[in-house]
Amino acid sequence: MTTGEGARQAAPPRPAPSAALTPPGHPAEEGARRMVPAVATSSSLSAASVSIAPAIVTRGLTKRFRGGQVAVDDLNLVVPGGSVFGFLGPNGSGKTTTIRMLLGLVRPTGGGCEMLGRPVPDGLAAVLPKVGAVVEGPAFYPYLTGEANLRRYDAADPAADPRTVRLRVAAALDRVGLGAAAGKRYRAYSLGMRQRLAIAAALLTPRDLLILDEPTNGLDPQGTREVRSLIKDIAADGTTVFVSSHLLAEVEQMCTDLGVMRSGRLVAQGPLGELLARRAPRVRVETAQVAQAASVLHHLGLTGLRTGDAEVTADLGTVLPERVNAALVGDGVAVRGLAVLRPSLEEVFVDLTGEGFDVDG
Ligand SMILES: Nc1ncnc2c1ncn2[C@@H]1O[C@H](COP(=O)(O)OP(=O)(O)OP(=O)(O)O)[C@@H](O)[C@H]1O
Repeated sequence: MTTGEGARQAAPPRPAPSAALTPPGHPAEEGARRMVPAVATSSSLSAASVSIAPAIVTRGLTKRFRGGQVAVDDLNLVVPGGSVFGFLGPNGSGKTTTIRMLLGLVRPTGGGCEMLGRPVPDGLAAVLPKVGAVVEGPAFYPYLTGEANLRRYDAADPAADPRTVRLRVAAALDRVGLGAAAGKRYRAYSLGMRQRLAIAAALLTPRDLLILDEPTNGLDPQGTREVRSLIKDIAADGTTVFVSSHLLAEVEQMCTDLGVMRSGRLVAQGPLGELLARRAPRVRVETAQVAQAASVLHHLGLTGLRTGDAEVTADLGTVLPERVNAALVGDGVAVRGLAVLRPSLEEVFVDLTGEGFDVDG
């Protein structure tokens, strides 16, 4: 991931917390800076109010890097409050750059954005206390325990009350399911546990919005499941979660809403169900009488017919599956099986972009 210019631009638009975030002398100081710290005590917005207004809005948001590379091109994004919003796109499609602009780490070259109703970057000081973010990998001291690492993060937050640190750290660890591993050294944590600790650091104070950049990148299936289930739990508590990913199947499993990026441009956005409904389902008929079945489907007006050894598939369109079944039986076709095949997000993505998707990363 290219971050050179972002790092150079991190200081000016951000208020103090970015610099105060990383404990002095941290071995991975630069990585740690990318995690937005806990900055203030508590949120003033209730979950109910967040669920009404959009959590993020961008208007014509554009980033052209020096050298002419347009990483984000005229982006108009609306992230509904209360959603788990999947920001989906292949590597290099502009997801991280968008997130960095939202967090004030990179200055847009065009357009603008709002988080929780405040303009960014001008209103960042007011809004950052309500926003937790994990951008790029977690960076912690390997020889310290999970708990001690979180205490260090908390100590770097000038607005955090040191008298309540124990409670807040314990609550954050419990929240991510690391209560029992609080006393374990970070280096003994699995990758999934490390990522959950990073999320705990972002949740040291209550948040209305949590931004996660590729949170399951590099995790094994178990770690991926853990993080996915944690994200769902956090959303169920009323926090809007904005999560970037290049993994279609993952987004499909955990997100309520979706924005699809391709080469810096947004090619589609909306509720997941609506995006999936853009593509008509197909029907699969299992039978030994393939030619006869295909003819029946053709006469019903079904298109996109494909025949196999002992099956026929076709676009169902608006025809009801029970009508297909009745027509087949009426024509004397012995039907072994009939199934409606729902489109996958991958198929929808290919329809939208005309290109394949790097499903496995
Ligand atoms: N600081 C920079 N200077 C120049 N080009 C950059 C910079 N940062 C990102 N880019 C380019 O902008 C494009 C979008 O990158 P970005 O990191 O936002 O994509 P992404 O979707 O997050 O993918 P990845 O997960 O691989 O980072 C890429 O072509 C990348 O090379």
